[in-house]
Amino acid sequence: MVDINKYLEMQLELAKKQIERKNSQKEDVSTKSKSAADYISQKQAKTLSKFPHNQKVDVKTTVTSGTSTEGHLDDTDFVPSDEEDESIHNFPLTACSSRTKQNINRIVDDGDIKQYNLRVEVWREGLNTVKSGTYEGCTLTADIQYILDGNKDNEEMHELQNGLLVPKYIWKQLYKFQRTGVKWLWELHQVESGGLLGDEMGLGKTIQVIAFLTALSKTNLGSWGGLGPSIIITPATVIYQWVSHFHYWCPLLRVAVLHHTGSHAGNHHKLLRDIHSAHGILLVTYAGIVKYHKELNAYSWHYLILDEGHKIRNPDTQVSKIVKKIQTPHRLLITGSPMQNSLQELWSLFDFMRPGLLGTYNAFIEHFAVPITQGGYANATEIQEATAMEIAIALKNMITPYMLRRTKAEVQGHIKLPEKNEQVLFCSLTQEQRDLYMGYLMSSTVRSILDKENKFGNPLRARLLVALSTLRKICNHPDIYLYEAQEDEEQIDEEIFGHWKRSGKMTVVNSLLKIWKKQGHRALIFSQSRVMLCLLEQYLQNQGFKYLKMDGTVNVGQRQNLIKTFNDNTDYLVFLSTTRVGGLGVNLTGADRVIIYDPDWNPATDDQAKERAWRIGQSRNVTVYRLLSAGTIEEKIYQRQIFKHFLSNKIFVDPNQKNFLTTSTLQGLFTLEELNRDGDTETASIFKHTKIINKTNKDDNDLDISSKTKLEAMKRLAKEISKKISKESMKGTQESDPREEYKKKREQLLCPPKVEEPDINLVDDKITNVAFEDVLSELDIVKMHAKKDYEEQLLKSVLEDSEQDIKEVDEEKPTNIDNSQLETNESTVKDIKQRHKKSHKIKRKRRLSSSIDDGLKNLVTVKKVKKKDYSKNEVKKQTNDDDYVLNKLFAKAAVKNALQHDVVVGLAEREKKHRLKEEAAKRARNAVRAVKFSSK
Ligand SMILES: Nc1ncnc2c1ncn2[C@@H]1O[C@H](COP(=O)(O)OP(=O)(O)OP(=O)(O)O)[C@@H](O)[C@H]1O
Repeated sequence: MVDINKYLEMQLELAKKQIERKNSQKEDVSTKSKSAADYISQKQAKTLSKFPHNQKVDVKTTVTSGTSTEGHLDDTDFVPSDEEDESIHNFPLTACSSRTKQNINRIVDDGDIKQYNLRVEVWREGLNTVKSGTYEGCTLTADIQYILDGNKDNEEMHELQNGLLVPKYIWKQLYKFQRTGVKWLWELHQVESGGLLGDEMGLGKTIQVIAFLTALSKTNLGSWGGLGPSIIITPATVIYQWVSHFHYWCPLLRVAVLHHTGSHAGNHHKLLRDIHSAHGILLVTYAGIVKYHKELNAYSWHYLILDEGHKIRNPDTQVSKIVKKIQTPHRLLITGSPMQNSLQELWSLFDFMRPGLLGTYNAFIEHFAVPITQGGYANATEIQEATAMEIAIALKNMITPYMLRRTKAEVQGHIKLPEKNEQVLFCSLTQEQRDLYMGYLMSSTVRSILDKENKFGNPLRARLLVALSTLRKICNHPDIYLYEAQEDEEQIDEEIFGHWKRSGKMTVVNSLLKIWKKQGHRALIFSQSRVMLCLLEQYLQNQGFKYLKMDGTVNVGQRQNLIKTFNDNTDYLVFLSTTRVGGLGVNLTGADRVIIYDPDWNPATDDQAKERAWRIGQSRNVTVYRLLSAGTIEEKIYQRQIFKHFLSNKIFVDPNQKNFLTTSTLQGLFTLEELNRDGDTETASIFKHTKIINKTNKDDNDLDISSKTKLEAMKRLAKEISKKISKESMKGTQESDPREEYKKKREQLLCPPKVEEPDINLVDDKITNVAFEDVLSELDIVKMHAKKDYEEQLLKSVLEDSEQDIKEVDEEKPTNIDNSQLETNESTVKDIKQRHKKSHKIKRKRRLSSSIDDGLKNLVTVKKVKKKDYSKNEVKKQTNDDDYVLNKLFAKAAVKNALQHDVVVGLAEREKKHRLKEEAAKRARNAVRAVKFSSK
């Protein structure tokens, strides 16, 4: 018989101790945090106030040094890179100044005619020797490989309907779906229509386009007699990747790079003339097209192709306007992420390749974007939902003829990619990070944003973006933030500066890399920020891990070599890169593990990055970890990513798709709430219905159903008990209810004492390199475009919402204990006691959980973590690598929750359907065959 009274006493003691410990930790924020927040806020206010009304500001110089420059391009072009959000000038780490140097031959383009002639000569010689059977090693091209594979004639052609001749040495190499892609491009060509090749990342869009252009160059028809001079605009990082692909698949074609790293020796006028008359291909970066558009417009071009064409998703940017003016009858857009943030982007892409198809911008926003987005929220009315679905279907039908998109799941039968496992890890902040985060939430910058009387105008945008960017710095590492608060003459302790133990996410990275090294995996680590990359680099150096690093400071001509070195040389454990430089278009299949260190507002940026490893050419299973600091702005960013995913799936995949997120508010961005009362992070609790891989659930799977039910009942009971205990123990201790505390802080944020406002009159949504629109919810975005006074209304509703929130918190009352439940669960109480005993040691090592409820919850779950005692040899037998990693992370309490990303964004279900469909189709074919055979 279990002695309930004794048990309660024991719990009461435990809870009291916990409360005492919590109280000793909870003195609001530390003086260090307060003064850092004050100093940084003052600095930010000063910097913001320097800029006159309507001036565009470059983030690199604005946020850190305060000097103004002209607005910048969203491109990865010249050195230093202009795509990242911080300057690393003077950052006190040797790693920041080091560059990864490689002594590998650079890829040379055909800008210099002598180079071109030489290359062609070498190729011809190679081809002749291979044909004569005396091959002794030469530069391999696709046609030479074809002969080496036992074929006789590299001039053989495969003819498509209406006469397009595709060299057989290419045609045979293409997967079936890629052949369909070439045929589709040919159809568009014949009707002189533009199109969007939108296959998922890594499915060989480059090869399909090259195959088609090669075929045109071999087919003597049309006004250009085959392929005329053409322009391909690409991100800087992949420009030489295009060169090497062209040289491999179509050696005779002249392909030149219009960039200062190109071989044309500086005279771009001559280069344009030469390439135009040679009917060659001109590769230009997005920055280059802005720079040279006048010269380029002096000629007419056969094809204009935008690689990673989503770069023109904002119709108002200079680059979008410029590319739409270039004279050409054929426009192609290549991108694996056709829609990233909102529906207006789709309009901009179609405005380039099929002008007029989606009407005027305003009509599109009003009649398509608003209703589809509005009907997508979980709290939409039935009629809004139904309207959204019908309009989404109509839109899908309108764009389908001009857009070809295949997913990996759809073509898996052809390409046989290995498995991919993608998880979102919610990492704990360190105590120092939590303190700084809270301190900055109380700062004058944040208070001025949330101040009710503030006008929701453009100056607020700037402050908002700066504040969000500051919070993200704290999430990455405290020193990125604290360094800004440092006086110039202050000494920096290099021993502890940037130390991995001071950042929750770096602690997770440390665990991951150590395990992966033992397991023989190699990793890509992407971060938005160059400063963060420096800290990671310093960490890798200290640990003696071999790595390569690619950010915007690496010369464009060197990037391809760096990538090749990593892919070829397994000594390198890590490839470090900024998400925007290394995350787009490149092939990094040498790695089979990916860490996305910090989330981007734009989900496509992270998706692009992770696809560098999981693509054609990958032979090992790939695991991707997206790291998020639990309860912080990073979780909110992830939630917005999910909504954006949902929106694009609704158009491209399934108009019926349902969303789980409701409209969100600005207010919600400025909170810190690591675990809710169920011990879940906010996102984990929203997606509870999906598979959450946390310690509780994982181990639940091992239990039979009846013990699961008991466990659930037990948890409920434990919670009730803990509430009672906490109520009792709080008698006499003031100020210890965490919810009260939170409410107070929130009120303080909402109704702050009046602060002296600096005279800010800045209009800038580029101040942190984040478009203001990315920060708002999607409904906000479309409405903002539709309504003039929308921003002001938004602020109003935000403030009303938050007042409502406070009321709701007030109304929640703890429920009473049900005595009958206590009795029926006596046996499980015994269970808990035992678990508690065993878990005692481990619990001490863990961080204190944030509430008494959580503390009790741990009693239920800790033992189960211990149950999995991994000895080195058992690991391989018992669990696969990923399970092992995850259990380690949970055991160290570095990770609070983990979600399966594919399940959250609804992709897993889609994949399952495809697999089922494929299997069903196979069975049907077999059935037909069997019936036919039987009649014979
Ligand atoms: N038919 C093929 N035969 C051999 N290799 C292929 C084939 N198709 C694609 N690949 C390889 O697959 C990889 C991915 O191709 P590619 O870079 O063209 O993909 P993508 O769709 O353009 O990707 P992203 O959207 O990321 O730029 C490349 O290494 C490419 O060489």
